[in-house]
Amino acid sequence: MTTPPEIKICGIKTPELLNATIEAGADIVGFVHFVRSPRHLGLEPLAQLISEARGRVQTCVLLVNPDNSCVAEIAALGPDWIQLHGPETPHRVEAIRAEAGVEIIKALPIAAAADVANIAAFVEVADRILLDAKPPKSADRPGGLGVAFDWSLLQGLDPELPFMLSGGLTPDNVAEAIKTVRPFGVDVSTGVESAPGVKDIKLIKAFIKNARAAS
Ligand SMILES: O=C(O)c1ccccc1N[C@@H]1O[C@H](COP(=O)(O)O)[C@@H](O)[C@H]1O
Repeated sequence: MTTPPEIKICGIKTPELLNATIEAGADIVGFVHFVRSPRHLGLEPLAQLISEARGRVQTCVLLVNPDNSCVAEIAALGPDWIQLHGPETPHRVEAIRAEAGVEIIKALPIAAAADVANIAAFVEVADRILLDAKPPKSADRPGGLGVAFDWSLLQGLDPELPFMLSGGLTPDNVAEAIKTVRPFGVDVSTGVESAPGVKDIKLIKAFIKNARAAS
């Protein structure tokens, strides 16, 4: 038996679903602030959900290449984490961490061995690394697409690196992913939805149960 992976459920949009996801045992709940996403939330609902979650579960706001004013607006809401899911450079990640005073999850797209080599540049500037599938060129957003990548690319990864795995995880494949890749955490969005942006609490419960059983 190994330490169970941290479980992040991303793209929560309503207080009802937030409460049910906390009850189901999620460690981190994610809220998306990116207008091209079907999970996008504006500042007002974000503030309400973060405040309702405070002290009950860790919260994370997902941003894509945010400017300084966006970082300041989000930091003022007091999330535990900001997830950067765009083409932010190591220098920019470091600046956002200093500006926001919030812990940073940096998402990195993986499609080839060179992408795995690129991880090292972010280890010192982010508090957590999240590995996701590289989106196809035609995609209108850099994640939340339900696409998995070839996990065998991670075989050469530093075993001490506490990374999170995402990209195409579902209740059906999360146990296999955990046994194969041994991530510090797992993150899911599309795989616990009945339609884009519509979470299904039964799928969330199944995902958490299967992830816990795999450790
Ligand atoms: O969820 C979104 O809409 C989204 C938008 C822009 C960037 C990232 C997004 N989601 C993140 O993408 C990964 C993989 O998600 P999936 O499970 O494959 O749908 C995950 O980290 C989400 O937080």
